[in-house]
Amino acid sequence: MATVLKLLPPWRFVRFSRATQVTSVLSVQLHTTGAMTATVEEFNQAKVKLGTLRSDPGNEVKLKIYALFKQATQGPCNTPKPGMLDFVNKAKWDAWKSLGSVSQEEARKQYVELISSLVAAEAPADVGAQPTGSAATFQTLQVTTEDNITTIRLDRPQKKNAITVEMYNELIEALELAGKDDSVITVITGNGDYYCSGNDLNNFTKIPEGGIEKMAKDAGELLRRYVKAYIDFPKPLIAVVNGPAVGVSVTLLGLFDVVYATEKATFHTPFSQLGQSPEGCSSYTFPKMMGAAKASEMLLFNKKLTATQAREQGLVTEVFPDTSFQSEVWARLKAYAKLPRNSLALSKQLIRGMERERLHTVNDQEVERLVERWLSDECMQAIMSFFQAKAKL
Ligand SMILES: CCC/C=C/C(=O)SCCNC(=O)CCNC(=O)[C@H](O)C(C)(C)COP(=O)([O-])OP(=O)([O-])OC[C@H]1O[C@@H](n2cnc3c(N)ncnc32)[C@H](O)[C@@H]1OP(=O)([O-])[O-]
Repeated sequence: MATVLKLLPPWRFVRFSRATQVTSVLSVQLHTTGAMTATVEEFNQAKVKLGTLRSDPGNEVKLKIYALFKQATQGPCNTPKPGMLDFVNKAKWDAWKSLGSVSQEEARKQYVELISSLVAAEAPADVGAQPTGSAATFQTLQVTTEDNITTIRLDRPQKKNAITVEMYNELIEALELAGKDDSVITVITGNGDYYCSGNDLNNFTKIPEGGIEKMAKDAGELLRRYVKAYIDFPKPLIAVVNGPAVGVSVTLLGLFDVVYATEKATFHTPFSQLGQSPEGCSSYTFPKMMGAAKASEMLLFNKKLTATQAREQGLVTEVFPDTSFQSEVWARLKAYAKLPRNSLALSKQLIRGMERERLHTVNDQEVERLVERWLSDECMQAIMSFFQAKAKL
C-alpha cells in the first residue's frame, strides 16, 4: 500500500505513515499468552504484509487497522480527545477509543486476522483470476471463474459426487486458489442430480501398508485439513445445493455464508448408522443454529431433512422451486458478485472471525473422535453392510 493513501475529504488528511507505525512498535514489548492469541512474530509479519497491499482498503478499514495497532502496542486509549476541528486526529482517536478495554493480546490477534484477510482477498501479482476452463487441472472437479464468481463443481455425477481422497485434496487446493484469486465470491455446487453423497465409502477399503491404523490416521489428517480450508476461507462462500446432500457435505454447510437449495434437495447425516460421529464442526454449528434437540435428531438419529425443514432449522438460507432454481440463484449471485470485494471479505471476517479459534478446536476434537470410530467394529460392520447390500443388487 502506498504510504500516502488516497482519501476523500475530510478524511484526505488521514495518512498512516509507515514511519509512525514502525516507531510505535519498536517502543513496545509484546508477549505471547497462548494459542488463542497471535504471537509477536505473527504480529510483526502482519505489519510487513500490510506494506505489501496493492490496493487501498478504504478509510474505515485503515482506521480499524490504526486502532488495533495502537491498542495492541499501547493498550486502551487514554490520551486527551483532539479538538472538533482536528478531523484526522479525532477520527483516529475515536477509532482507538471505540476499542474500549479490549486487551492488547486480543487487539494483536484481531490486527493479525484483519491484515491476513486483506492479503487473502487481494490476488497475488502472479496468480490472478483463474480463467474459465481451468477445470483441466482437476480430475474430480470443474472450476471456473466468471462474472467475479469462482465456481467449484463436484464432478463425479455417476457416483453421486461421493468424495474420494483425490477429491478431498483437489477441493482443498481449489479453495486455496479461490481464496486468492480475483473473484468476489466462491460457490460450491454439484454436477448431476446429487449435490454430494458424502465421503466415498471406498476410501475405507484401500488399506495401506501400515494397516488400518495408518489408514484412519491419514484419513483423519486429510479431514482436518479439508475442514480447515472451510473455516479459514477468506471470502463469502456460497453453497448451491442442486440435489440431495449426505454426510460431510451437509455438516460443512454450517461453515458456508449462504446456502441456497432446490426444493428437491434433502439433508442427511447418517453417522450413527455408519458407526461414526459428526464432523465438519457440526457438533458445534448445528446445536448453535437449530438448538440441541433438533441437532440431535439429525446427528444422532439420522433424521433426513427436506429442503424446507432445513431452511426452518437455519441450515439453508432459501429454498427455490426446482424449475427456476438455477436461473434464480445465479442471477442473484451475479448481482452479489458486483459488490466491493474487500468490503465483503472484511465483513465476512467480522462475522466469522470471533469463532475461528473455537471452530479449529472443534475440528480437532471431531477428527480425534472419528479416527477412533473408524477403527471400531461398529464402523467396519456398517461399511461392510453397504458393500454387501450393493453386491446383492
Ligand atoms: C471422512 C469424513 C467423514 C465423512 C462422513 C460421511 O460423509 S458419512 C456419509 C457417507 N455416505 C453414505 O453413506 C451414502 C452412501 N450412498 C448411498 O446411500 C446411496 O448411494 C445414495 C442414497 C447416495 C444414492 O442412492 P441411489 O440409489 O440413488 O444411487 P446408487 O446407490 O446406485 O449410487 C450410484 C453409484 O454411486 C455410488 N455411491 C453413491 N454414494 C457413494 C458413497 N458415499 N460412497 C461410495 N459410492 C457411492 C453407488 O455405490 C453407485 O455406484 P455403482 O453401483 O454405480 O458402481
